[in-house]
Order: sequence, then C-alpha cells, then structure tokens
Amino acid sequence: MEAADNVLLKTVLIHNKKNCLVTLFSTHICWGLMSCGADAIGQYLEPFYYQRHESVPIQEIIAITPEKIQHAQEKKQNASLGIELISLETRSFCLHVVKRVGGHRWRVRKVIFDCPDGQACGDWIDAVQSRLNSKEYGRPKHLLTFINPFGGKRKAVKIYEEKIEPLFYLAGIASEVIVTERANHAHDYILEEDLRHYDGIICVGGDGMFAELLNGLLRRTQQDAGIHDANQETKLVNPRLKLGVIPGGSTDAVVYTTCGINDPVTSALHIIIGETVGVDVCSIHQENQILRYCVSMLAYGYFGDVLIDSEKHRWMGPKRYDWSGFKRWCKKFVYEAEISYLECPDTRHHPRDGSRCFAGCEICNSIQHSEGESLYSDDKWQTFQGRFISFQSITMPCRCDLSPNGVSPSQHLSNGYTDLIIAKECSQVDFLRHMWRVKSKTTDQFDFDFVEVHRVKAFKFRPILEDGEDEENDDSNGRQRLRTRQLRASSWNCDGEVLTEGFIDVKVHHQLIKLFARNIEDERQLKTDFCETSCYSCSARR
Ligand SMILES: CCCCCCCCCCCCC/C=C/[C@@H](O)[C@H](COP(=O)(O)O)NC(=O)CCCCC
Ligand SMILES: Nc1ncnc2c1ncn2[C@@H]1O[C@H](COP(=O)(O)OP(=O)(O)O)[C@@H](O)[C@H]1O
Ligand SMILES: [Ca+2]
Repeated sequence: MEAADNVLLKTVLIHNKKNCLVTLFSTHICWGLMSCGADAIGQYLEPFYYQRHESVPIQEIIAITPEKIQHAQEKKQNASLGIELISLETRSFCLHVVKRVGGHRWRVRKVIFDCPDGQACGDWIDAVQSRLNSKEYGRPKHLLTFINPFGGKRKAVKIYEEKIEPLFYLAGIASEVIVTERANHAHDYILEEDLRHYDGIICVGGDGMFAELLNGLLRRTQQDAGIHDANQETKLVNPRLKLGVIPGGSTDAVVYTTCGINDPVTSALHIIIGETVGVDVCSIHQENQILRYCVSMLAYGYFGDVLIDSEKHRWMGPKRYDWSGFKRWCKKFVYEAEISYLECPDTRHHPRDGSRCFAGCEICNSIQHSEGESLYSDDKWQTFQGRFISFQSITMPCRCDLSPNGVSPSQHLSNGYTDLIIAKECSQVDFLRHMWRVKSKTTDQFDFDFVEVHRVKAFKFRPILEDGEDEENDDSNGRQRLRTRQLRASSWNCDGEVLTEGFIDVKVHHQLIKLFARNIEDERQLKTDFCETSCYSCSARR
C-alpha cells in the first residue's frame, strides 16, 4: 500500500475538459475524476475518492513537456480585442507515456493537463522531471548508436531518422550515430575508442549486427579489467555499458525475444525508459583461445549451412532464409560428432518443462550458480556420439517471425543454461515435421524420437569427419554389410555470424550482460486502463 508520505504533488487539474485530481507519487502518477472532495479552484478536501482513474508508473513516462495551448477564455478575450495571440504563459503540460497497443507493441500516448496558472504548471514539470532524472530508473542520457545500412530490408537509416531520433530527442537522450561502412566497423570501434561518456551502446540492425556489439563490448571489458578471457575457467567481468537493439535486420531474434516483437518504436521506448534485463552469454573457445561470444543460437549442420548459403542471396533480404532453408532441406546432409555436456543438476529445469520466461521471471531470479568453480573437475559430464542433421545450442528462447514461440520455448533469458537440441539422422519428411512445429505455435516440437534435448551449463563439440568405413553391421537378414560414411563438415551459425572452426568448447556465463529490455510481458496479466499500483485511492476503495 502507498504511504501518504510518498505523495509528492497533488492538485486538481483540467484533463479532457473535466476537473481531475492528479497525484504524483514517488513511483507513479494517478489521475481521475473525483466523486467528492474538491472544489473548483484546486483545493481538495479529504476524504476523496477517484470515481475511475488511471495510473502510470514513473518508469513508463517517456517525457513531460510544456504544451502551448490557447485557453478558451483567453481565446475569447483575444478575439474580442481582435488579436491573434497565443497565451504568454504556458499553463499546460503534456505527459508522454507508454501505451500498450497489443501484441507486445508499445506506442507513445499524450495526456494533456491544464493547470490553474504558469507557476503550477512549472511545479508539475519540475517535479515529474526530477523523478525521471532519478538514478533509480537508470535512464540513458548518452548513447552510442551504430546503424547497419545493409541489414534486413536496408531500411535501418530511414527507421532511425524517421522513428527513433525524434523519440530520443523528446526523451532528452543525446546519441552519437555511426552508420557502419564495413563489417566489423562497430566491433573495432568499441574495442578501440573512448566509451566513458556513454551509458549504453545500441544498434539498428539484426542479430549479426548485435553480435558485433556484444563481442566488441565483452572483449573490451575483459581487456580493460586485465582479465584473460581465453581461459574458459575465468570468471568474466560484467560490462558497465548496457546494450540495446532496434530491429533493422532479417531474423531479429534477440530483440523479438527480449521485447516480444520486432518493432523499432517499441524497442526505442524500452531503451528510453532504461529498464534492463540480465542475459546469459556463451563463450566459445578452441584450445587456449576465445573465438566468440554468443547469446541466441549457436548451430552446426542444417542451420550453419543455411547461413552460408543465405549470404549468396542477401539481395533477397529476409526471404533469403526461406529460400536457403528450402534448398538445404532438399539436399539432406548428415553430420557426426561427439558432444559432451554438463547437464543442469536440477531436474525440474528442462527444455520440455513447459515453463515460460516472462518479465520478472522467478526462475531466472531464483537459480543459483557457483561461478568460478572448475567445470572440468566435475565428473558429471555425459556424452552423445552419433549422426544428426541439426545441432543447436539455444541460450535464449529465440523467438522470431519464423518461430513465434521460439526455437526452445521453455528456455530462459537468464537462467545460466543453454538448451542443446539434436535432430538426429532421420528422413527428410520427419525433419520437416520437426521444423514445421518449430514454426507453428501449437505442438511440442521436441516430441519426436529422433529429437534429443538437454539443458546444460557447458558442452564440448568434436566433429567426426574422417571418410572411411564403419565396423561391419548385421542387416535385418543377418548379412554383414559395410556402412560407408558420407559425412560432411559444416560451419557454425553463431548469432547469425559464420564461425568456421569445427571443434569448440562452450560455457554459459550467467547474466553476463544487461540489455535495454524488460523481457516479454504476460499479456494475460496486464490491466492497461485501471490502476495496477496500490495508490491511496484504490486501497481506500478496496
Ligand atoms: C517448413 C517450415 C520451416 C520453418 C523453419 C523454422 C526454423 C526457425 C529457426 C529460426 C532460428 C532463429 C534463431 C536466430 C538466428 C539468427 O541469429 C540468425 C541471424 O539473424 P539476422 O542477423 O537477424 O539475420 N538467423 C538465422 O540463422 C535464420 C535461420 C533460418 C533458417 C530457416
Ligand atoms: N556497412 C556494412 N557493410 C557490410 N556489412 C556490414 C556493414 N555493417 C555491418 N555489416 C555486417 O552485416 C552483417 C549482417 O548484419 P545484420 O544487421 O545482422 O543484418 P541481417 O539480419 O540482414 O543479417 C553483420 O555480420 C555485420 O557485421
Ligand atoms: Ca539461458
């Protein structure tokens, strides 16, 4: 329940031509018509009750601006004097707040209040602005923004200029913008330049572009802290800077997963309000070197090959994945590897446990990890050796237009684990059935005898490539036959970037980075138009 001393300002203001009681609490702002208790000049008498009111958390206020409105009375006076004069004094202000319009899409809603005089209006603007500036909300003031002009449908520059820049201006965010001129431009810039003035780094692009930011920032952070990140056992340092993505790529799985939709305005609003979510990161090693960091999908076999092929068809934009996906499916290839993994010790957490990771996820918040303990002293490693069509390590659910529920729907953003999905050698029709379920929203995509899933903390992948002949096997008629290997090497699809090294060691780092996002909201639980917070009036009525 809200304590009375959390009330910062309380006045009767005019909203939609009606007297409204407007109350600024330290955590939210409430307004509504009163059933009793206030007189026309803005004094109110206790007890009062709102008839019906709205409440917006301070965090969801994008900005407060003075509103130049010619008030009706002045209009009349000016008209009678025959002058066209706008009010000399600003007596109205506009609250720009987050509005949910369905399907996880956010928009800006303007709510205008008229005050009795300019002084009252200034007091309101100052009081709300000072809450917005409070450190507890962590709103970014200075951002470094990279735009990939060649990502997705090649509209990133237009998206930024038309939709994002005006919002950042409204919210008082200064953004240094760099339109990239080559692949790795952003990565190299982050590694080398002075970043002290920024609160966050964002990009307008896809997962590949985000991967540049992620790798640049993590390497820079370890370098600055004198951490030797080549050693898999090292406890890595969390970067100070937060990362953000405005979708402008092809799959946009990172932003789709963390904001619930790939919509540029929704992402910009998440960045402005400064809310962040911790995200797990995989470090990928080979012998004594670190190859890359990865947050979404690390895949070998089918998805590695699709990525390589899709680059030849970049002119098709996001559709290139459908085309390459279809081509690769037509030419079925089989791979073989030995995969060792350290499974999550808590058997309640599993890729098929049916859980969903929503904003404020209790599972992510409750899981404990003993970081820093040696993985290799652990004797609980298990091994899979065999043939497969597709191998994926999925560290966040990986929702996207191609898979709205996610490639691993019960994976979590920050549980400290990655899900291994092995689609073992099977017929093309069976593989298609599995993929169809990954795309559709209804059935369990892992409910096939040729699909194996594990939730793991670390894994080692060793491709088996040598041509040759397997041991002799008995066929169903008891005849001995030789099975000739037809094994191919694939490459890795690492957050949409190609990684050619075959054998790798991977470890998950629990909540290593912070993303400007809230994680998806459970829309069934959201009540948008009525007070959700326990303000005085509501609690009095309950
Ligand atoms: C017959 C129905 C077939 C449906 C296939 C559904 C498979 C969906 C898998 C989606 C994978 C999502 C994981 C994220 C991958 C991205 O990191 C990566 C790069 O993204 P971006 O830089 O934004 O372009 N995207 C892919 O690898 C796309 C794979 C698509 C394979 C068909
Ligand atoms: N100016 C540029 N020219 C060419 N490639 C670039 C440029 N800027 C970034 N890239 C690279 O483009 C790749 C794909 O970018 P991304 O934004 O993920 O688009 P998409 O989702 O369409 O693949 C990334 O690997 C990134 O390194
Ligand atoms: Ca995870």
